[in-house]
Order: sequence, then structure tokens, then C-alpha cells
Amino acid sequence: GLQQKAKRKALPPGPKPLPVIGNLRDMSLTGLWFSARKWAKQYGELVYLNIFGQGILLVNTHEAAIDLLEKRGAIYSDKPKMIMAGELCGCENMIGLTPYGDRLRRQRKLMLQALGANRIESYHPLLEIQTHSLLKNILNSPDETISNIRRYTGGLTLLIVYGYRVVSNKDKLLEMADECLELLSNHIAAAGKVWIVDLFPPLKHIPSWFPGAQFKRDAAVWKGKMEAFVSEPYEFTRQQMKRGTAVPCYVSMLIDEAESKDQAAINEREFDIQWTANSLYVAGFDTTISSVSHFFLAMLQNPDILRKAQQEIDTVVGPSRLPTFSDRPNLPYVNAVVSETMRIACPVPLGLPRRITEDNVYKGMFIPAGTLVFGNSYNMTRDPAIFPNPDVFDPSRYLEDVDEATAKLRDPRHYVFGFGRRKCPGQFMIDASLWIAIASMIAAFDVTKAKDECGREIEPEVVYDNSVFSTMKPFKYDIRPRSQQAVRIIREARGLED
Ligand code: HEM
Repeated sequence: GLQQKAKRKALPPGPKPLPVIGNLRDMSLTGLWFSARKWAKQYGELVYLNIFGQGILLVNTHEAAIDLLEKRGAIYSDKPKMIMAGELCGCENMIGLTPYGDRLRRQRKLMLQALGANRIESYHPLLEIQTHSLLKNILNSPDETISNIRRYTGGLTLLIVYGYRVVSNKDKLLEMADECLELLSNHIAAAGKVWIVDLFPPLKHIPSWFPGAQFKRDAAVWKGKMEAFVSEPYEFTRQQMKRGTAVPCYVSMLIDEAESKDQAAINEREFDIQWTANSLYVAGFDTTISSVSHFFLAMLQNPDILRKAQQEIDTVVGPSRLPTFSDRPNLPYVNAVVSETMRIACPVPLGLPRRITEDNVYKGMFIPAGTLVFGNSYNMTRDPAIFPNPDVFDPSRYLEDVDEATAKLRDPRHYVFGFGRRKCPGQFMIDASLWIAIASMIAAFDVTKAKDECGREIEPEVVYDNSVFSTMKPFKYDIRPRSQQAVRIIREARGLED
């Protein structure tokens, strides 16, 4: 009866909304995951908010994420229709914003075909070469570590996806990508930011010169930049292929494999290659930067952990060469440092938004169709039942002798890559690229706090600067080769320029 219906309509709990604007004031443009963790503690596994009536659901536990985002994937895998980001800025075809359906399944198949667990080994040589270049760049310009890391990350993707070699921090494609990524995650599709046009779609028809239509003028400029970001690197690979000078990469491999003669199918294939390639860049960049920055931060703050990892490398790899992928099984402590880095960094703390396509009920709580759904990975990686003292960077937590089920539960890879049908397709690639980068930096460098003119240590200042990814403003530290021997093996290693 009526009572039953009222009960069914009970939304999940959450901070009290105000009339009309809802929880607008509870939202923040950066670091929303800190509030989300507090709400999870206060209200439990599901938290519901609204902004101007648009429902937002935070899924705070692993159990609920599996139950909803994975097991009920048929209705939890769609994406919000974003008029500003999608239609007006031309980002609607980025994979992370693509609606669930045939096109997405086709595109995910392409990405997994190229980056699936069984394909990663074929990238090992490229990953080692790119890592050697990173070490050389750090050695040559230790004060530019952040731009070195950006160049490593952007360069790695440009190499693997487009076969394009970046050999300077001021590379044109790298700078173009930088600008677009900043626009994308802090302006166009910033989490916690609502575009008025997304709330009142008819506004998209107002003319650009109209007072208040600044968003339309911005969108027009941004759209042009985004289009160039998608097409220019792709054209580069096409040109190289025509000249016969292309390096084997994601794009050239997929173009080669296309066999259809039917024009519609050729166009569809080209569209899929262009947009998946661009999305690999977009999704892989800030996530890698966040991981590597958190690694540096952890090493500064925990010199004992760095020393212990270095000792393991000295024993297993020895001082006369850099680590390679074949050393990985023999370096349990270094592996634990990499896992702990992924957990602490949690590079996409609230995942990417989903949109539920039908009304749904979970444990008596009502979740209306159209609600935006976020998997709160940040809260899951700080669950004290699984990770005691969750805010402490402690690799030894992975080295305890526990049964297989517990070991699995303690692997941060279960939480940080999202869930179900939209789970990160780059997870195997990043698992390899992050490992080789971290192992090599541990082997070659000491990382310590920077000192001021009076020789006092400078505490790193941690300021999160992004609304979707846990990237930080650059902080100061000191990085130098461990020894003359380390300098020699870095110089001798084969890099991108050799
Ligand atoms: C530590 C690094 C990374 C983390 C933590 C991470 C995490 C995530 C998360 C949480 C999502 C959303 C999943 C969901 O909706 O459930 C995602 C999506 C995605 N990731 Fe990653 N990612 C990382 C690196 C990468 C890399 C290196 C690539 C590319 C080579 C990549 C490509 C993608 C793509 C294309 C999507 C969109 C998938 C879709 O919407 O269907 N990611 N990632």
C-alpha cells in the first residue's frame, strides 16, 4: 500500500540539501573525495546528494560497488549526457563519456585487444627504453623533475599509441596535449562543477553574443582545440605509414588490420581508432602523473622505506645494471612499494561518473533513474578493516603471510581501476609502466627533502589541484644519483634518443 511505496522511495542518506540548489554548497571543485570519505563514515555504504535536483550517488564500499556497478552493470554502465562537455566542446566521443551500447563495446574490444593482460609483454622493451630516457633526463636536469615526469608519461603514450617520439620538454604535441588535458579536467568536465546549460538544456540555443553566453564562446574555442588534439597525432601516424617510416604502435597496428572494403565500415573503423587512441592519452596522463608524484612524496617522507627497497635491488639486481621486467618476481619489497603507491595515490579517487538508466532499489534504498553514480575508490582504499592505519604509507602490509582470499582483498588494484563494464582498460599497461619506472628510480636515485639556504629541510607542500584526478601542485624535493656507478649505468642504458 501507500506505506510500502513511501518506504520504497526512501533515498539513501546524505548531507541535508537546501531548497532548489540542493547540496551545491557541499560540493568542492578540488579534493571532493575528502568530503566523500567523511560522508561515508557518517552515513554508510551509499550516500545521496543532489545539485539543482540532479541526483548524485556515492558508492562507498567494495561490496556495494560489486553489487551495483558490476552485477547490475546492465543499468549502471551508462554515462551522463553532458551538453557542455559533450555537445558544445566536442568531447562526446571520448570513451569515458561514451554512452553504454554497441559502439562502446566495439571500442573497448579494440583497446583490450591492444592492451589486454596477454599483450603487455610485447611493450616491455619500449617501456624499458622510455624509462631509461626518464632516468637520463632526471640526471641531466634534476630541477625539472615534474616536466621530466610529464614528458615521460606523455611521451610514453605518444610512443605506444601513435609511434611518435618526444625528444624535448617543449615538444609541440606534448604541449598541445597538456593544454587540452588542463582544459578538460579543470574546466570542461570538472567534477563538482555544473554547467548551467546542463541543468537547463534549452540554453544551448541562445546565441553566442547574448549576455551570459560566455560558456558558448568558451566552448567554441575549446572545441577547436579538442578536435586538433584528436586529429593531429593521428594524421602524424598516417603520414608516417604512407612514407613507410611508421614505428609499430596502437594506431598503425589497427589501421593495418582493417580489411574491409566497405566505405561505411572503413569510416567507422577510423572513427574508433582516432577516439580510442585519444582517450588512451587522456585517461593515462594524469593518472600516471598522480602515481609517480605520490611515489616521490612517500619516499621523501619515509627514507627507511626507500633504503630498504634499494637494499633489495642491490641484493637481487646488483649494482652494475638497471632492473628489467625479468627481475619483478624476485623483488617482493619493491613490488609492495608499487602496490602501496597505487593505494595511497588512488589516482581517480571517485572514479568516472556513471548514469543509472532505470529506477533501482538496494537494501531498501531507492535510487532513481538518471542519478549520477560514483564508485568511491578513495574510501575503499582507506577501509581500516582491510588496510589498518590506512593513512600510513606502509608496504609491509602486503608482505604478511595471509590466505589467498585476504591477499586478494588487500590488492589495491581491486579498487583503484573502477568496476564492471567500464573498468579501466589501461590497468595492465599502467601496472607494467609504473613498476619499471619506480623500480628503476629506486635503483638509481636518492630522493630527499630539499634544503633552504640555511640548510633546513623544506617540508613538501601537498596541494591537490584537480577535480577528477589526485594530481598535486609541484612540490620541492631533491633527487640525485646514488653513486658514480649509478651515473655510469644510466648513461650506458639505451634510451629513446639512442
Ligand atoms: C594508475 C593509473 C590508472 C588508474 C587508477 C585508472 C583508473 C580508472 C578508473 C577508475 C576508470 C573509470 C572506471 C569505471 O567507470 O569504473 C578508468 C577508465 C578508463 N581508463 Fe584508466 N586508470 C589508470 C590508467 C590508465 C591508463 C594508463 C590508460 C590508457 C593506457 C587508461 C585508460 C582508461 C580508459 C580509456 C577509460 C575509460 C573506460 C570506459 O569508460 O569504458 N587508464 N580508469
